Amino acid sequence: MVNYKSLGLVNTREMFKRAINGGWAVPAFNFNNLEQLQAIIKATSELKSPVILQVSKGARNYANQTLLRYMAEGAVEYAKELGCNHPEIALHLDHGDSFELCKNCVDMGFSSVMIDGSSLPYDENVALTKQVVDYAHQYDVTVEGELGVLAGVEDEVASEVSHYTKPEEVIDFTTKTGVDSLAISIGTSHGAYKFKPEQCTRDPKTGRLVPPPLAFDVLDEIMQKLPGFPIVLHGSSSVPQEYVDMINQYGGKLPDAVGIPEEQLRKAANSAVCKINIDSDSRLAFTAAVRKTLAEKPAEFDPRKYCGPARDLMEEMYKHKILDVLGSDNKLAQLD
Ligand SMILES: O=C(CO)COP(=O)(O)O
Ligand SMILES: O=C[C@H](O)COP(=O)(O)O
Ligand SMILES: [Zn+2]
Ligand SMILES: [Zn+2]
Repeated sequence: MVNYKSLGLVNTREMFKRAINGGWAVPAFNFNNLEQLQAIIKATSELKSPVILQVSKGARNYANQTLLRYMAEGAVEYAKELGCNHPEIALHLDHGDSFELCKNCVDMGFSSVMIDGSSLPYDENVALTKQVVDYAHQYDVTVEGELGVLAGVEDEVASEVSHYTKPEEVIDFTTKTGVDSLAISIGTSHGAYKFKPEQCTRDPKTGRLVPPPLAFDVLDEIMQKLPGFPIVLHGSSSVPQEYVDMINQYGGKLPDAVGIPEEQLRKAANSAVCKINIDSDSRLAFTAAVRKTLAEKPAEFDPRKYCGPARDLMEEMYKHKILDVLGSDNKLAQLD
């Protein structure tokens, strides 16, 4: 048993309190490899932002959860080397799907876990989430639960329909389970194709798809029921068109990829939404830079020569999110 506190990591409780009171949101960035982690830590350290490093099921399969945990421990030291003396880095299990997995992550040094029982019948979601909370809280590990189902690819299960979170369930769910934060469904979804073309209109000037707005009325109702309670938004990549264009220009094929407009994410960050999950935008930046470099330098075969530019573009993207969307810059408890 390793407690995250001995690794220099923090749980999400204090950062969420400050984020809600201050009207900003903590970035929750997924990582699967060294370059993503380097870019995340450079961006958050230089801008003095707290950060949640997320490890998904796919990341565990690809990179091994133990290795990712050690990388997160190393990230605390790397942040200090970069001049950030008091980094606030949480290591979070994204979309945990069983008690055993959550327990395993708590036991190996994660500071926060998500138990995603959103696809279960309500009572089973309550029971499973409570079981995880009861275990995790013994070690001061924070727990995120989920109510409502996101459309699109959720946990590798393709679901056609999106079920918005029912505001009438949130008081009962948070009271019975004791969760520290609640992921909700108000129209976001995972991946680079968040909306079908028939759900969108088309901008006559640019020809780009314009997605339907998020259900802010549902968010408002949830906030009225749970004043000051930390709310989480999954599926919050904005799918920057410059990256989609770059990918398409250099041999890729991502027609009509569309995400959540950043002004809507800004509005959410200003409310009780205090954790915003971004993964796909990092994948897009990485792929765009790799495609461009390899197309321009076909003789290049040193991975550092194309992963380096990919890392730089991801860092630029993370900084933009922190500065212009989430407002989490200069929000560490101790800035020196
Ligand atoms: O919600 C996410 C991770 O849990 C990531 O969402 P995106 O696919 O929009 O980046
Ligand atoms: O929840 C979705 C995340 O983007 C992680 O996806 P993944 O399991 O493919 O790593
Ligand atoms: Zn889910
Ligand atoms: Zn998610």
